[in-house]
Amino acid sequence: MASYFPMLQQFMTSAATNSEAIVNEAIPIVNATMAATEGQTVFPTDVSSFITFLYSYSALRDWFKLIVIGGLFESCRRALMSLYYKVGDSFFIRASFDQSDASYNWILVWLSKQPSWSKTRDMQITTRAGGGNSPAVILEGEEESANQFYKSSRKISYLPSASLTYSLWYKRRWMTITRVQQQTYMRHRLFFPPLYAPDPFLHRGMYGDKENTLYISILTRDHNILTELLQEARQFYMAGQEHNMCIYVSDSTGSHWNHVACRAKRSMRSIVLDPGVKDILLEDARDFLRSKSWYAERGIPFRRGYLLYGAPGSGKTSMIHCMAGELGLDVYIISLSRAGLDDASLSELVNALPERCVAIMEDIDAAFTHGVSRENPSESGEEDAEAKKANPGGQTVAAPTTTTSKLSLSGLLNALDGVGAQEGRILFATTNKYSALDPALCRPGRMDLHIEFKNASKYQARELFNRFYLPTPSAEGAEDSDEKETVDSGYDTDSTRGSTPPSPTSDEQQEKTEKDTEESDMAFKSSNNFSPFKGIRHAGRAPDFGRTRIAELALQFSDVIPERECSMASLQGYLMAYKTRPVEAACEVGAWVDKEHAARLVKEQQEKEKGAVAKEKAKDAKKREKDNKEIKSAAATAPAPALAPCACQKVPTCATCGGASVEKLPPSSSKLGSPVVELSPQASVPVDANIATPLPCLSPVAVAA
Ligand SMILES: Nc1ncnc2c1ncn2[C@@H]1O[C@H](COP(=O)(O)OP(=O)(O)OP(=O)(O)O)[C@@H](O)[C@H]1O
Repeated sequence: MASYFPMLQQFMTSAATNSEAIVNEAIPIVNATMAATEGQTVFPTDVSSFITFLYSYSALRDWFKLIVIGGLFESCRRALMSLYYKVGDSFFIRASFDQSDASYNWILVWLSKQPSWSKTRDMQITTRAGGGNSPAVILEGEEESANQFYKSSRKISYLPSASLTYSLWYKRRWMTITRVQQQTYMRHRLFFPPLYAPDPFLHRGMYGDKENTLYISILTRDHNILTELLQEARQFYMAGQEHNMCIYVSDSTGSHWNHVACRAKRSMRSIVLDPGVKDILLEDARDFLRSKSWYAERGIPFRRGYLLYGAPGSGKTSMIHCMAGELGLDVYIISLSRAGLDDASLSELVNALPERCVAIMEDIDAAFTHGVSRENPSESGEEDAEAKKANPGGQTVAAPTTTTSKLSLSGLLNALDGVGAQEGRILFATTNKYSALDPALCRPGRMDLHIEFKNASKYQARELFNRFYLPTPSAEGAEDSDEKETVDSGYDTDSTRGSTPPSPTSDEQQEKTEKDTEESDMAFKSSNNFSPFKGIRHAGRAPDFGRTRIAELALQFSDVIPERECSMASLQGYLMAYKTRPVEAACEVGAWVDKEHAARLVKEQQEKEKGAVAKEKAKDAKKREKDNKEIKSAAATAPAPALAPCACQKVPTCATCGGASVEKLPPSSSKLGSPVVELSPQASVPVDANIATPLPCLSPVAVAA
């Protein structure tokens, strides 16, 4: 403040010289309050004189009045507005719904059911419903039309326009809905670690995402109205989701869950396991969900973990999805191999799980072989070779190789059962390498139930066939008489859709199928972008067999399948190649099994050879390492190298270095305890003239004299 005074003083001085009137007016006042020197305007030194000095300017006086009066008016306006809002607010109930919360979707679905919504004239159209970050109100009939036609799989849906306020009536109360879209500002985890940034919106990614929030205001003072609205919205939503389950994955920052899709629930019947396995899993999970108070009474954390391990393609993932559907829970997929996932973000992810859900960690062993270790991630790479542990079954743990993940095993264990771990969650972990898992991860409390999934048994093969070629009721009665086949493939083509198909005999049907296949092959090849491909085309039609016929074929099929040799996925793949030809599927499976067997033998042989080569290499490396170690330790403990004496005890000039001396060493200086001679090339020894040819240097070995 003090620094402004000289400037003001200067300004005043110049003002005084420029305007005599002002000076004349000012001087008496200034004279009255301060000491003035002649010919020089003196600036007021105290506040009251300064104000008086300013007030002496008429323009300043007017400005001052304006400021005071304007300020007074603005303050009154603000006070009145705030009073108005306060009074208005007291008649309203307001609620907000963040997009990241499930209730946001409830309100959107509820909104779609309101008659007034269908009359709205300002809306945003989106085709991202059910996926991405933008759930929207799917139009009536869109669901069905998207299922019926192949051409467009994107459903059109409406969203309330951003920043527009919609008004409608709910239970004779006037209410408004506004959707506000905001750009979340970048706050990087590096600068604002979660500890210091409790607000979930603070670390959403480098550049920030668009966040939607719905604001609802209801003209009522009755809170029950809002509760009723929420319950109704949830009911609408649940009713729509009865046959679906939602899938969530972590977002790019790895600390929040994003809704990615809603999938139709898969029927438990479609999974074929050995008798009893499905029941064990399902009953256990149901029992767990019913036992919250039981856990609370005993102080046991209300969590359950299942470890599904075994052969690839044996149905582990499918089983988890079926169970989630059966239990009516949403699925949260935790990808441990996702780049950048570290202990802190995994912990945040697990803490952000809802109370009842199914969390999946697929291929949990992959996380280990890619570097999850108990050690600090930065150090573990160096200790890979030594990092071998034994599991309860006595098997050796695969040592972590490289450290690409920032996740440590202790971080994973803490996330699973740390203080913040969500209550009521069911965790499923899958692995193909059970023995590679750390015992700490598999212990009860983390993985309570371990279930092995094996390759297909004959029973599974038969059941798979039965489920693959579903019998048609119309053929049930007819099959006993003449086994007529009607058309039903489940994959009907465009040309036949909507028309009632004829019922040709088996031969006719076969011919037709082949013809169809040929025609579609030709059409496909004649198209410009034809390229040879591997795979199974969806075309053709299946004969309509009754239950008995299918069962016969299934038996024939399963008889040929060797016990526990083929995976269920490979059997399903085989049947897909014969999806419209069950008879051929049953007849030709023998050839397929032989082929698979031969391929497996070749693969095993190759793997064996690869393994043998790797083993040989490892053995060589080990031997080399051992030799090096021995040489090093011998060099460390051995005395100075001794040389074998020359037979004549006269060492001539070396042929290579040109000079040498022979010293008799005392016996104690020899490692072998024997007298040795040592060559010291630096010392010069007179050359014996009698020796005509110089000898080469002696080799540095200690020898017995
Ligand atoms: N027991 C089974 N019953 C019915 N279908 C099965 C079964 N096992 C596998 N399949 C089919 O095989 C395919 C692959 O199955 P899935 O992904 O569940 O196997 P997985 O054990 O999880 O394999 P991976 O270990 O390689 O992840 C799915 O399409 C599924 O329908």
